[in-house]
Amino acid sequence: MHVVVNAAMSADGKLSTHDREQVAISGEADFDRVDGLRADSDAVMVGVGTVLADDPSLTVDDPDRIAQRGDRGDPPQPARVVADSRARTPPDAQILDDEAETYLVVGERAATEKVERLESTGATVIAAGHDRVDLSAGLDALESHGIDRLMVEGGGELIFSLFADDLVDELSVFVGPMLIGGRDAPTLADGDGFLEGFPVLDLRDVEQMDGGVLLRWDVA
Ligand SMILES: NC(=O)C1=CN([C@@H]2O[C@H](COP(=O)(O)OP(=O)(O)OC[C@H]3O[C@@H](n4cnc5c(N)ncnc54)[C@H](OP(=O)(O)O)[C@@H]3O)[C@@H](O)[C@H]2O)C=CC1
Ligand SMILES: Nc1nc(O)c(N)c(N[C@@H]2O[C@H](COP(=O)(O)O)[C@@H](O)[C@H]2O)n1
Repeated sequence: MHVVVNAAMSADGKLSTHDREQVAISGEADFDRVDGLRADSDAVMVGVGTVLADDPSLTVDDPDRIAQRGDRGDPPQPARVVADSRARTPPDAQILDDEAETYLVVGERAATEKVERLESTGATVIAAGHDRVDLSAGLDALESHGIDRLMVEGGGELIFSLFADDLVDELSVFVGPMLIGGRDAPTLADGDGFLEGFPVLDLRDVEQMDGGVLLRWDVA
């Protein structure tokens, strides 16, 4: 499986405010690029923290891109994936609507009644790991469902874990022309942080857009 992480951060490295309020860091051009990245993916993944904070849809907006997916024999929309150890995704979350297929990767200890409630929305629940989602096992299971190209949009906890488990192939970061601040505001890679074995990145491309800069890296 090929894993691409994409996110937008402020010039001071924050993904959102300290109270986890969503911020439009990208401008029109970058949001359009993100729409294209989604359209080129089999699935778009976030952590449950992002679902609870943003209630995203993670769908492709551009009708031409949706049509092109159909021409390729792909479903109109990429699937959505949530890493959600305790099945905390609200049953009325947008990510569970009928726009696209949704996979919830949960821990084996997730409460049965919560799992059944989420399955009743039509979502496919995959158990991987015990208390917390085992991302390597979860991605293997997704691959067996035909997901070969995975885009990950965040947030910082999930992105850190994917790097810690050596599961990321590419990273694109839009650095927007604003400061957000706040020592507790989410950053690109939160989690426990690395003390050694820091992931190394090879810079592939730099592009100015929306008054900021898009950085594209391959993971070495
Ligand atoms: N600017 C941008 O590009 C983006 C910004 N954001 C912002 O980020 C914030 C949310 O980020 P954050 O709070 O970090 O949440 P995440 O979306 O990273 O979700 C984190 C949660 O995912 C669950 N999870 C399950 N398995 C794992 C695992 N193996 N490793 C890590 N997490 C796992 C955990 O909850 P549990 O243990 O219960 O399963 C964890 O608390 C929001 O404010 C949002 O607006 C989000 C995406 C993009
Ligand atoms: N690329 C990008 N730029 C920003 O400025 C952002 N705030 C985000 N946030 C991510 O996009 C998701 C919302 O997507 P929907 O359009 O609602 O589907 C949000 O949940 C973050 O993952 N991304």
